[in-house]
Amino acid sequence: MKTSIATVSISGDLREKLAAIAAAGFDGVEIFENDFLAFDGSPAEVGQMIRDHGLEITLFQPFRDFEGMPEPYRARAFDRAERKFDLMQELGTDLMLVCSNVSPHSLGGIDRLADDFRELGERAERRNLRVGYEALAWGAHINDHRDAWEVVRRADHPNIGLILDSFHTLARRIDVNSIRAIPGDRIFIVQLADAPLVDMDLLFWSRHFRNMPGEGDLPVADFMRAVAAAGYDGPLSLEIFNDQFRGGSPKSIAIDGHRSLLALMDQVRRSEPNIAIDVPPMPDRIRVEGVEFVEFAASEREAQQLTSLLKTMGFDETARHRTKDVTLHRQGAINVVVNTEKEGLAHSAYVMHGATAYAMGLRVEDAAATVERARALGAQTFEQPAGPGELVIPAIRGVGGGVIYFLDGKSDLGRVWEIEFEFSEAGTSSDAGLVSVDHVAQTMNYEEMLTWLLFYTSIFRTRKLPMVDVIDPAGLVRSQVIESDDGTLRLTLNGAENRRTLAGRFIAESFGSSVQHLAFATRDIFKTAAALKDQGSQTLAISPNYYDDLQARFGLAPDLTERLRAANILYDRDDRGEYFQLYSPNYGEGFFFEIVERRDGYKGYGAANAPFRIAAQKRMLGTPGLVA
Ligand SMILES: O=C(O)c1ccc(O)c(O)c1
Ligand SMILES: [Mg+2]
Repeated sequence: MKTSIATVSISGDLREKLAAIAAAGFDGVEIFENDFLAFDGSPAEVGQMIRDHGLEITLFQPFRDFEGMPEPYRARAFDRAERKFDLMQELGTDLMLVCSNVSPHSLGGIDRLADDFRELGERAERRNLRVGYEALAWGAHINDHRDAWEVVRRADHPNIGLILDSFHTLARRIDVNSIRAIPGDRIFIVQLADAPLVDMDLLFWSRHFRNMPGEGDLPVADFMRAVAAAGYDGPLSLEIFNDQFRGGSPKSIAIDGHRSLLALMDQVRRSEPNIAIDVPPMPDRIRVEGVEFVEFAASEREAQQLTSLLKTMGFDETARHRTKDVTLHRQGAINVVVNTEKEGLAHSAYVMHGATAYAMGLRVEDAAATVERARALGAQTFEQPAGPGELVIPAIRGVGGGVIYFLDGKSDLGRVWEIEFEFSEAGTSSDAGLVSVDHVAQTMNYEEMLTWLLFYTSIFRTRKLPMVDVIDPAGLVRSQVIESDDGTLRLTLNGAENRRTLAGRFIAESFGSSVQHLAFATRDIFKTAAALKDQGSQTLAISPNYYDDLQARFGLAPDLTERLRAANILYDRDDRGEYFQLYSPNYGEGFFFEIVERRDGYKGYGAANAPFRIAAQKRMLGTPGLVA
């Protein structure tokens, strides 16, 4: 598989774009003409610069408003094409993209267009160049790849072929199976882009909202299956017009792009086993069996505060690490680890962020295979020297430089607690009925959300839910759920657009993205609330107005409303069941715990309650003495 990306997809000047594209592992690059025009080097220098990066130029584009023109426009279009052919030869590329004409002067008629392309093909052939025709979704006469193919077929010239672009086909909901009948060698290049499903003008949607395959909602994998079935095996080239990417980090957007192509083709290979698809071998997406632990890095003072907060939630100190300053606090299947080591990654995470949940451990079937897939998709692996008697736990770097460890039952990894920890004799005394980690919420800048969405969904067998807007009194926070089908892994990514929201403040105060809250599941929220109260635990005080509305909205029995109000429990309901939520006060730089009960298969996350929870947390932050 040959990977390519259009320069337009990445921010920076041409030099920065190329460096990022090469570093991410692409084989080639499409030169988007404006990126070349804005650059002050000659075509030969640009071509050399690209080859010096080990890249080839897969395509020069776009050439606009060519076909179907009446005179005198027609003659001028051919003159223009000759000038661009000169440029392509100086750059060192043999393929040009002609996108379908949008000019009001253009005329339709398949044969007229085919005749123009036949003549262009003859001119290209004299110079050993090729021309591909792409149907823009908003083309004046040609806006469907099936019509573009008919023009190419009738042009009947070996130097004229078809260019497919997933966006134009999928945005118009054209049946992708129509691609299967096109001879693969007549497709000169395939451009790929995804996009979120939003109802807007096609041109505006295409120019501002495209994103990497897997980041949006279009069936790009189905499109690629059809392309593979057609026998096409040339470059797969990302062409992503995206306002956010234009201002983003060239390096991380290029890495995301490369990852998206590998993950896409891995998926296509698995669904088309009879087609030879040249993508590096890797294990299939990994099923996560559960969150085994969450680990905090803290100073001794903060560790004490955290330990007492945990105690009020029913977590005793269950065990101590045999050689390190690390304690384990267990309740049900929840393992909270508190690390106060003065060296290693936990310490650097502490120095960087303050007290922080910098690591989590996931239970998987095969930890080594998990790291293998992550590595194949360009994730950074993590290894820390193991002390005597310690296990080397396979791991990768995640959000904010944190770590994701993998534990399996295949090896000693499944016995990590017994091997590395000394359990105290005293049994747990203060159980509050918490049974498992329901979800882990990571807060990040809005611009990072697609990166981590792609990271999680490409490595793990998870899916994304539609993004929801959460209203903070100081601005919007976007919330993106990523979850496994059976709920064994549930993550919420919260993207902050400014520093005044609770999420934005957290990023600013803790110097970057990290876990902002951890939600534990209980089977009886009222029992848990009572146990917490007995332990002297505070809960987040919710506005009484909220409960009046709740009763009206859901028609709740007055005594249930009263019980919810008395315990500061938030409530939600979907078509299956009910959801109850309870929050701890803030800890450290704005971290908090949540306790939830899902009844009868409730699937959501209580998004409707988020504004009221946030307002309450902001009130609490504004009250000196109440912030832990
Ligand atoms: O938006 C455009 O004009 C445009 C140009 C060239 C392409 O390949 C494309 O997909 C869109
Ligand atoms: Mg295109």
